[in-house]
Amino acid sequence: MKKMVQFGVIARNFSNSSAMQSAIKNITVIGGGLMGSGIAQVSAQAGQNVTLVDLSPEVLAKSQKSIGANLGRVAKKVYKDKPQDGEKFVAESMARIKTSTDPAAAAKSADLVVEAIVENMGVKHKLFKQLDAVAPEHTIFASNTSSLSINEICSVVKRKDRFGGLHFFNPVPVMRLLEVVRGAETSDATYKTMMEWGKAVGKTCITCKDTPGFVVNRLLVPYICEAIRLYERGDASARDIDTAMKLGAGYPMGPLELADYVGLDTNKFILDGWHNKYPDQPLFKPIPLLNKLVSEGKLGVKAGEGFYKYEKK
Ligand SMILES: CC(=O)CC(=O)SCCNC(=O)CCNC(=O)[C@H](O)C(C)(C)COP(=O)(O)OP(=O)(O)OC[C@H]1O[C@@H](n2cnc3c(N)ncnc32)[C@H](O)[C@@H]1OP(=O)(O)O
Ligand SMILES: NC(=O)C1=CN([C@@H]2O[C@H](COP(=O)(O)OP(=O)(O)OC[C@H]3O[C@@H](n4cnc5c(N)ncnc54)[C@H](O)[C@@H]3O)[C@@H](O)[C@H]2O)C=CC1
Repeated sequence: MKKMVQFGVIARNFSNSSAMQSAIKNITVIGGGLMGSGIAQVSAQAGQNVTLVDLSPEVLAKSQKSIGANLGRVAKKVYKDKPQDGEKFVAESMARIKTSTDPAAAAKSADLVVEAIVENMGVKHKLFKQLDAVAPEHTIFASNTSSLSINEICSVVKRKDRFGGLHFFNPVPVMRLLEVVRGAETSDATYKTMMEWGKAVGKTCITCKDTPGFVVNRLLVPYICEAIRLYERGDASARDIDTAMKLGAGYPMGPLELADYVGLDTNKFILDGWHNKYPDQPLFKPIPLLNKLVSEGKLGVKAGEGFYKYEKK
C-alpha cells in the first residue's frame, strides 16, 4: 500500500511537471549535497536547464551518480511498459544538468538561483554578495534555508525585491511540498514566479511569512528535539521511541531516524541558531547528546552513524 501511494506521488509529480509552464528556463542550484542534488533532479526532469554548483568536484560526481540512479527509479515506474522511453527520459534529463565549481560564472546565465549550501549566515552572505554583483538584472535569488531568516540572508543584496525562500523537503524527488517564503521586500511578481516555478517542478506550494522554521520546521524540529531529550533522559530506547511514533502516530519514520536522515549537524545548526535568537524558549535549548554526537562526527545517515549505524554509501 505504502509503495502504491509513493508510486502515485512520483508519477503525479512527473506528469504535473511536464504539463506546467514556468517563466524560468535556466536554473542554477548552488550546493550539490543532499538537497541541491534533489532540487537539480526535479528541475531537470521538469525540462529546465540546470547548472549544479559545488566547491567540491567529488561532491558533484557523487551527486550526478545519485541523480542518475534516482531518475532511473522514476523511469522504471512512469515508463513501466515502455523501457526505451524510460531510457530516453533519463538520458534527456541528465543532459540538461551541467556542473560547475564556480558559483559566479554559473549565475551569469540563470533566471533563478536556488542556494542550498551549508546552514550558516556568514557563508550564505558571502555567496549572495558575490552572486549579486554578476547575475543578470532579472535573475531571482532563493534560499533553501531550513531555519535562517530570509530577510537577514537577503540583507547583503541589492535585489531584495527579487529574493525569497524556496524550502524543499528531504528526499526532494519524493516529498511533495514546497514552502514559498515571502521576505519583507519580495515583490508580487517574484512571489508569483516562484509559485509558478514550484508547480512546474511538480510540487504543491504553500506560502508562509519569514518566521523561524516557516511552517514545517517550526513544528517538526521541536518534536525531533523532544525525542532526543526523551532518549537522553533514558525514558525509552531509540528503537522504541521510533517504533512508538511510527505505529502510534502513523509517521513514516520515527523522530530519531528522521534526525539521522536530515543530518544531526543540520539539526544542531537549526537549534543553535534559534537558541541564540530566542534564549528564553525552552524548546530551543541546546541538547548535550546532540552536541556530543556532532562533535564525534556522528552526523547521521551521511556519516554512517548517528543514533543508528548505517552502511556508508
Ligand atoms: C530539515 C528541513 O529543512 C526539512 C526537511 O526536509 S524535514 C524531513 C522531511 N522528510 C520526511 O519527513 C521524510 C519521512 N520519511 C518518508 O517519507 C519515507 O520514509 C521515505 C520517502 C524517505 C522513504 O520511504 P520508504 O517507503 O520507507 O522507503 P523506500 O521503499 O526505500 O522508498 C519508497 C520509494 O520512494 C522513493 N525514494 C526513496 N528515497 C528516495 C530518494 N532519496 N530519492 C528519490 N527517490 C526516493 C523511491 O522511488 C522508492 O521507490 P522504490 O520502491 O522504487 O525504491
Ligand atoms: N538536510 C535536510 O534535510 C534539509 C536541508 N535544508 C537546507 O538546505 C541547505 C543544504 O543542506 P544539505 O543539502 O543537507 O547540506 P549538505 O552538507 O549535504 O550540502 C551542502 C553542500 O554545499 C557545498 N557548499 C558549501 N559552501 C559552498 C559555496 N560557497 N559554494 C558552493 N557550494 C558550497 C558543500 O560542499 C556541500 O556539498 C541548508 O541550508 C539546509 O539547512 C533544507 C531542507 C532539508
